[in-house]
Amino acid sequence: MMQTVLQRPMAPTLLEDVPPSPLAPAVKSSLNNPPLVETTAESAHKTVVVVFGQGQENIVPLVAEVLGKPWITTSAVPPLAERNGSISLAAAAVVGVPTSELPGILDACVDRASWIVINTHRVGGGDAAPAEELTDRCDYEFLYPDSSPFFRRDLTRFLALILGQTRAHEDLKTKTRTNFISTTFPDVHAALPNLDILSVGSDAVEIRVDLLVEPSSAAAAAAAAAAATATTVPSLQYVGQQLMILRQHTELPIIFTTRCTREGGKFPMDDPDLFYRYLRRALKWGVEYLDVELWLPEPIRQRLAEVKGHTVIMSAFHDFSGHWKWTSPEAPRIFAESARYADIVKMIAMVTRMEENYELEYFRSTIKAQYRDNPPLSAVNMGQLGQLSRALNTVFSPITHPLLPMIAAPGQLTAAEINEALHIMGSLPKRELYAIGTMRATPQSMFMEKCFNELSLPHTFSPIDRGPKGSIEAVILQPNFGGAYLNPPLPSPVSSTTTTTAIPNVSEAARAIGLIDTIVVVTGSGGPRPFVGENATWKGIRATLTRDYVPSAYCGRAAIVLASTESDAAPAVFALRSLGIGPIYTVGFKANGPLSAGLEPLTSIHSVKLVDKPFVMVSALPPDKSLLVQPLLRHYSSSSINSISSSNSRMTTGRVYLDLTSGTRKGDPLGVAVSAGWTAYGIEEVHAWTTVETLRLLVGQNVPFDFVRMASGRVY
Ligand SMILES: O=C1C[C@@](O)(C(=O)O)C[C@@H](O)[C@@H]1O
Repeated sequence: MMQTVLQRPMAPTLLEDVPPSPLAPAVKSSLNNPPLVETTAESAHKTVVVVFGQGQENIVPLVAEVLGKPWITTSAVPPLAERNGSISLAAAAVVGVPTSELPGILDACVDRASWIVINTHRVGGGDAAPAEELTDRCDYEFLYPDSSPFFRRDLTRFLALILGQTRAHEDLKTKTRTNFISTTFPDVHAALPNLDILSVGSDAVEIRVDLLVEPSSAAAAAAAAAAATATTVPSLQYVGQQLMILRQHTELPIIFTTRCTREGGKFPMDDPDLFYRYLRRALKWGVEYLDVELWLPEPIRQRLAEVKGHTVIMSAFHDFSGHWKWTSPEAPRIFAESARYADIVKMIAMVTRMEENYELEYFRSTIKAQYRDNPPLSAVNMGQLGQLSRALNTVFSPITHPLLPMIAAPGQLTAAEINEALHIMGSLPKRELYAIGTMRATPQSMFMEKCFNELSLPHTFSPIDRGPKGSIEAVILQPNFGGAYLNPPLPSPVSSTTTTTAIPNVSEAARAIGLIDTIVVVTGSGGPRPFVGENATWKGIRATLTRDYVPSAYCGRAAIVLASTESDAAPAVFALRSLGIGPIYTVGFKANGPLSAGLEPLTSIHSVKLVDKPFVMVSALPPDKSLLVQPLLRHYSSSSINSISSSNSRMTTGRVYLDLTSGTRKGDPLGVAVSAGWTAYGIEEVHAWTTVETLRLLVGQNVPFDFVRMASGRVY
């Protein structure tokens, strides 16, 4: 049967968009309500309803492809049926609905919680702005340009976020320090040429919506500024487009901020509903972080918390008066009130005395003791005398950069200045880091040094050859040893009870993969050898695989991995398993390590023929054998795959090829893959993502992928 009613009780994270009532009752403190984290499996079962405008139906198969799901449009095959008076959708997981049909479908829908309705809209090329009433009835809005090479990745990131499949904040929570760059551009286009360098050392990018100036209203804004009277607010349409452009040019999570006039921004305060409109829309745009000011009426803050989906809410309190005190009874009250609807509490005060930094530190310690970082406090002082607190704060410290048109608040520091201050205070001691191995170590160490310079880190980085047995021990036992990456990697101990003498602790991933490619020195852990053996490569592989497909697209689908040895294949196998891949077929090696269970060797042409439509193929073959993957890539070319299922829904044909071969290859597997319709990635992409992860592990700093690609020049 073609139609099925999808009825599943879902977590009520997505609610009808009704304006908040001033009489809405207060919810229990968020301290008692742990945030709902949807599992990949749960979100994978939702029906994604893609609403499209006239002539824009091509977005439907693209969404389906990114999700790895079958699709259908209501105009192509009517998938709607009356069943006991209710609407049901086709079994396809992605259903395209023209804008004109949406109101009727929503009115008759009985199981709204099992749908995610996205109003998609192409921007530019003369298309009109999306109708606001329509977006109000949808859970999300996705804006995309009529042509851009970055659009697919933005769509993937958007879908992964709204389905709860990206864990940017979960990762950031584990970092010892996090920074975000407060951009102050009137138009984000001006930021694009320098965005890579601007965001070195940042874990997130803040878009100050109140500082955006819409070109059409630039003259009005200038007049208003000159008259120092009214302020102009950029239209939702302009803000949406600015966000779209920014998101397409950075992989970093976005913080969406509408700062009010009293707290150092430009959003007028006479109408709190204006804030609600912009903040609510930002949730629909799938921003990772939303800045919600504490002065906003409680029903607004409460409502935003109720409908936040997978966005993290950062409350904001600023006092510019210079009279507010961290020692006042009001300070803990403000924290408690903020914590009710926020995942991170931000408190910021203008100060004029150095002592106020010590008072803030005392306040921070009392809050930490009482709330145990749930929610965490991000607190700094403004003004020159508050700069010490900007170095001492560890949770989402706002930073600036010399390439920005202005600072976002008085006393802001750059990431480099914060690191210098920490070094002088003794909190960031100099470390001697190494690249140990036989790789082209010199350009790699030049790149690392470039990063250290950019961030004013006091560390040194030296390449050394791996000599005779035991030489690694000799290096890592030096008193100033501060960490290393290893290429080729070191075999890791096979069970949790066995250890190497020099590296007593090994991460679960490194143990399962059987390879240590990074040695991390755990600061503050005490003890004689605070080293942990890590594996960064599998993370680089996973990051590459999830650029154009959401994690759940891999769930349960078949993969083929080719390699000459088990250890060449292991990081890819581990990464694929982390994505819930289905059967993994192997070619060219026999597995007997910790990852071998469930791997199925393909030993003959006949057995290859039995494998049904692999979604992903990985070749980790050595260069002289790289050619061997080509027949398989051709055999499973797009055209060989049937795209119409029995229920009339269509399955997309996209599949992923990852080439992990380093060095001069035989043949052109990547070229063959591309011409056979595979989405193909080479080792360079994996290397760049692995470097991002290595820098995080070794020095705790985030250096964005695009900077690594750009600054590492000929390394990759
Ligand atoms: O909340 C903050 C902190 C800030 O005000 C600062 O003091 O650096 C800068 C703002 O852009 C940001 O939203």
